[in-house]
Amino acid sequence: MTKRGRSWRDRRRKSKQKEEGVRHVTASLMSRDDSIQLMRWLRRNGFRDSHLVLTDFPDTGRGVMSTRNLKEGDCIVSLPENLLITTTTVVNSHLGQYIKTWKPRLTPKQVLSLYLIAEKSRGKDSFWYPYIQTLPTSYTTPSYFSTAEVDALPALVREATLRHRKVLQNSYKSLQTSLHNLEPLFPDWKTVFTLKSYRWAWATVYTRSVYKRGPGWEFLDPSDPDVYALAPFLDMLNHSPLVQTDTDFNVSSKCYEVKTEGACRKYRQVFINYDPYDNGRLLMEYGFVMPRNPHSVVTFTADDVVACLAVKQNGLSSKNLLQKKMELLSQENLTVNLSCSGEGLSWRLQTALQVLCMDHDSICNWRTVLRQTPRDPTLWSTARLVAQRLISKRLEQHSSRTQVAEKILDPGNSLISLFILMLLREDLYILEHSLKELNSHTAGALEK
Ligand SMILES: C[S@@+](CC[C@H](N)C(=O)[O-])C[C@H]1O[C@@H](n2cnc3c(N)ncnc32)[C@H](O)[C@@H]1O
Repeated sequence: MTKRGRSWRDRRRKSKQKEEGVRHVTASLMSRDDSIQLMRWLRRNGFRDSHLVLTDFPDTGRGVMSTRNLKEGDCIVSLPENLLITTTTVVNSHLGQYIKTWKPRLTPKQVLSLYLIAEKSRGKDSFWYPYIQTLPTSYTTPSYFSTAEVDALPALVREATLRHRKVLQNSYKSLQTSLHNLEPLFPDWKTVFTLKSYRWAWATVYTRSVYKRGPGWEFLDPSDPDVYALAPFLDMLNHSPLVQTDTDFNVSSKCYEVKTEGACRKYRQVFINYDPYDNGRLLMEYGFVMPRNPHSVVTFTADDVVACLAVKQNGLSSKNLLQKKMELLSQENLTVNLSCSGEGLSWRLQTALQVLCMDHDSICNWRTVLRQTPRDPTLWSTARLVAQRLISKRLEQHSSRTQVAEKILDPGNSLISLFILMLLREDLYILEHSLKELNSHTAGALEK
C-alpha cells in the first residue's frame, strides 16, 4: 500500500475544491446573467435594497442572502408600487378593455394568470421581461404531481390535492369560452393560452404573490378577494417558520416593504414567514415541505376516535349516548382537526377522547373536561387506552403507505417525490413519538 503524504492530500483537497468551484460556478452562471438584469431593471425603476443578493442555497434552493449584518427593525426591501403586478396593473394594460367585459366575470387570480401568460409571450417587448426571465419554468405544486405521487399521499392531503387540481381545471374551463376575444391582441391565442401555460401562471400567482388589497373592481368576480400582488425580488425570499418579519404595503411611501423583526447574520439566508402552515398545507400551497416543521401535525376526526372505542365500551355507550356525545363535540367544534404533533396529543384531541369515553352518569358534567385540570384519573386512563389504539392503528396504516411510497417514488429524480417522502416520514415520526409518550405514561401509571 502506498503511503500518501501531506502534499498528496493538499493536492487532492485543492482539486476537490476546484471541482466544487466549477460545479458551483456552472450552476450559478446559468442564472447569473438573469439575476444581474433583474437587479439592474429593479434599480432603474426605483427599487431600494440593503445589500441583498440572490444565491443558491443547498437546503432551500434559490433565495436571498444578506451581505451585512441585519438588526431588528431594518427595512431590507422597499419595492415601489410601479414594480408590483396587481389587478390594477392589468386593468391599465392592453388587456384592460377585455378584462372589463369578460363573461363570466374573472377572478383576480385569473386576471393575474392571463396577464402573466400574455406578458411572457411578448418576450423582450414586455416591461416585465427581466422579471419573467427569473421565474421558475415549472413548479412542485399539486397540478404538477404524477399519478403515482398523488396516490402516495396521506388521505387528507390527497383529497386536498385533487380539489386543488379541480379548481385549476374549472378555472381554465371557465376562461376558455372567451379566450377567442383576445384574437386582436394575440392572433395565436390558441397556442399561447393553453392549459399548460395557465397551470404555470396559476402556480406562479399561488406560490409567489403577496397580500395587497385591490380597489374592488366591480367587473371582477367578488367570490375571490382581490388581494394578490406579484412582487419582483421580494418573491425570492424563502420561508422559515422560525422568523418574524413585517411585510406590508406602506401607504405613505407607496412601497411594499419588508422589515426584519429579528437579527440576521452577514452571509446568511434572509427568510420571511409565509404562514404558520403544517407540511401538508405547505406542499399544497407552496410546493415544498420543511424538515422539523414546528407546525406539523397528524389529524384525526371524531369518527376515527369512535372507531377505536373498545367493543365493550361501545356496547355500553348506547347509540343515544354516543349521539349525544357527538352533538356535544360538534357544538364545541371538536369533531375535526383533532391532532397530535411532535409535542404529543393536542388539547382538542385529549378533550374529544375524554368526552367520548364518558359514561352515562358523568356525561352531564362533560364541561369539566374543557377546563383541562384537574383531570379525572380514571377517565383519562380509559381515554389514554383509546388514544393508544387510535395512534397505533394510524401508525400501522401510515407505515405501510410509507413503505409502498418508498418503493415506487424516485426522490433522486423528482423533487415532488422527495417532498412527499419527507412528508410521510415526518408524519411517521410524529405518530411514533406520540405513541411512545402515551406508552411511557401508561408504564409510569402502572409502576405507581
Ligand atoms: C416566493 S418563492 C421563494 C423563492 C424561490 N425559492 C425561487 O427560487 O424563486 C416561494 C417558493 O420557494 C420555495 N421555498 C420557499 N421557502 C422554502 C424553504 N424553506 N425550503 C424549500 N423551498 C422553499 C418553494 O418552492 C416556494 O413555492
